[in-house]
Amino acid sequence: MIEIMDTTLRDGEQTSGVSFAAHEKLSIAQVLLNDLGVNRVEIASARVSDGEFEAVKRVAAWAARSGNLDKLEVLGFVDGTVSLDWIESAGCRVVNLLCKGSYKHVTEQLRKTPEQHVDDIRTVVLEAAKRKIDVNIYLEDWSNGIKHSPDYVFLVIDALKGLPICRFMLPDTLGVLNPGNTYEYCKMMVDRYPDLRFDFHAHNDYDLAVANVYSAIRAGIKGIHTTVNGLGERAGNAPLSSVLAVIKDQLGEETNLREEKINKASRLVETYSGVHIPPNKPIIGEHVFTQCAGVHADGDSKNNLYCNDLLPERFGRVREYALGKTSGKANIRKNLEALGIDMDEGSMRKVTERIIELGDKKEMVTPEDLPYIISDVLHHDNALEDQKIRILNYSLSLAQGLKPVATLKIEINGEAYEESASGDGQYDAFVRALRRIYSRLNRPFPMLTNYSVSIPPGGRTDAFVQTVISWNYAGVDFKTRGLDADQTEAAIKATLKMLNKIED
Ligand SMILES: CC(=O)SCCNC(=O)CCNC(=O)[C@H](O)C(C)(C)COP(=O)(O)OP(=O)(O)OC[C@H]1O[C@@H](n2cnc3c(N)ncnc32)[C@H](O)[C@@H]1OP(=O)(O)O
Ligand SMILES: CC(C)C(=O)C(=O)O
Repeated sequence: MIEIMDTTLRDGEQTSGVSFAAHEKLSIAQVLLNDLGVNRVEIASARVSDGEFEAVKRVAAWAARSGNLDKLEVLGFVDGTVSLDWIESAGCRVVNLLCKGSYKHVTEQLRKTPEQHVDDIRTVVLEAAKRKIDVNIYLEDWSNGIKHSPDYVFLVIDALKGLPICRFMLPDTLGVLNPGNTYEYCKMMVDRYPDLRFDFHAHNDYDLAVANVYSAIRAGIKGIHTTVNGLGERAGNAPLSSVLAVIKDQLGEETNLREEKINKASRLVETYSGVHIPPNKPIIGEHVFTQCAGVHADGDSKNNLYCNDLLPERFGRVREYALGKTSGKANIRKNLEALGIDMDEGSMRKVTERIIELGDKKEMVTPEDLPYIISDVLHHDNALEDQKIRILNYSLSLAQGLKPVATLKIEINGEAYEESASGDGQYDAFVRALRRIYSRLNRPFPMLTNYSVSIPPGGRTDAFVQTVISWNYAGVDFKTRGLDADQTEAAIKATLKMLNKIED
């Protein structure tokens, strides 16, 4: 069994520009421990700030109520009782003590001898024991230490191993290791100290964090540090999503993790951190379960020839089939199946040709566009006639120094409704007016989760603007797209598609 310690709330917060509010720390800790089944979480560094102290207190109060207190860890410094006081008064019971794992760091940063440093650590460990605070030891810069000053690393561990210490944690602080020497150095530690528990803490400077985790486990390490979405100092830490898949699929080892919950956790951290997940990030990226090539989509219908073990359902995701230049009939068929539309071969060919044409013009086509493309290509407008929601009229005002106002008249199942609202922008005013109509009718309205605008390069102000809006409705995520020379009108077109989609 491999134990996972997630440090999104400590090392993850050392990502440039990231700072979690107290309620955000609390809900991330809850998702990690309750939903995902992470074994332990590191929630802060001691001494950071008053705000951090309040956040740790809040998380600790929840953990005490829910029986999770032993799973909360706080990084502390070798500073006598200062960090211990901070951690204890915040209500926590585990310190991850930041000790120096290389001769260079102890002599140049702390300006101490190894013996002085060991004495200082011993004082903190014994004091923690008196206060019933559990201690894990971080050997900061261990990867350089074991390479350039192994005698120092062994001196520290030999001096400390008899003390009440739960784990020794081996950080590749500067992300300098590769899978070959990670294996070598981790094996050296495990062979020399078979009775000690070691964690490995990777950094991703060479994009090798996950590969190094793989090697560390092969060398016999039983505890791994991760962060959600790979947040962390500089290039980040090993992403929890990839680590969980590699441990299970590539190493055949067990963890306590519930992989179907990873997507929810990743989205939550994406929102709170403001750091977008790259669309091609394994497991959690937006596009990693989308087949683009026609040949791949075709192979999926023939005994899943283009699927590997990373099936989207495992991670709370679904397989999608992109519509664009590289699509074939199979992509269209898969999307039509999902929409419940039946179509003969000839029509299918025409629709495929149109989608390829749009792809050539760099236009993105979403599944929600399909009914519109079909009606356009096949010269009938059933899709438009079938619309249950229509926008009859709208006006948008924009005046310097005044809030934009929208007045809107829409038809829902043949009945007309009108509302006005002001907002922070024209589209905001439009959506507010729309929401008023929906709340008057007690109709639920989706949550807008993302909004992106793109224009073709070339600097023309009359170019078509493509607005893609992401929505969440009844737990389901989907996107709609609008194209217009006017940005607000493009967004309104995308919104109308959403209104009709949720009627289906
Ligand atoms: C690899 C990592 O990710 S380590 C991450 C550790 N976490 C953090 O640094 C974030 C939280 N840190 C902080 O809020 C601040 O740095 C504080 C409160 C700890 C200290 O702040 P300041 O007093 O302003 O000191 P500053 O940050 O400039 O320098 C750090 C001091 O800590 C000392 N220090 C470094 N490592 C340790 C350690 N493990 N234990 C004790 N002291 C240490 C340094 O030698 C330096 O002391 P000096 O000023 O006498 O030379
Ligand atoms: C806290 C420390 C040990 C750390 O994050 C690192 O070294 O990478």
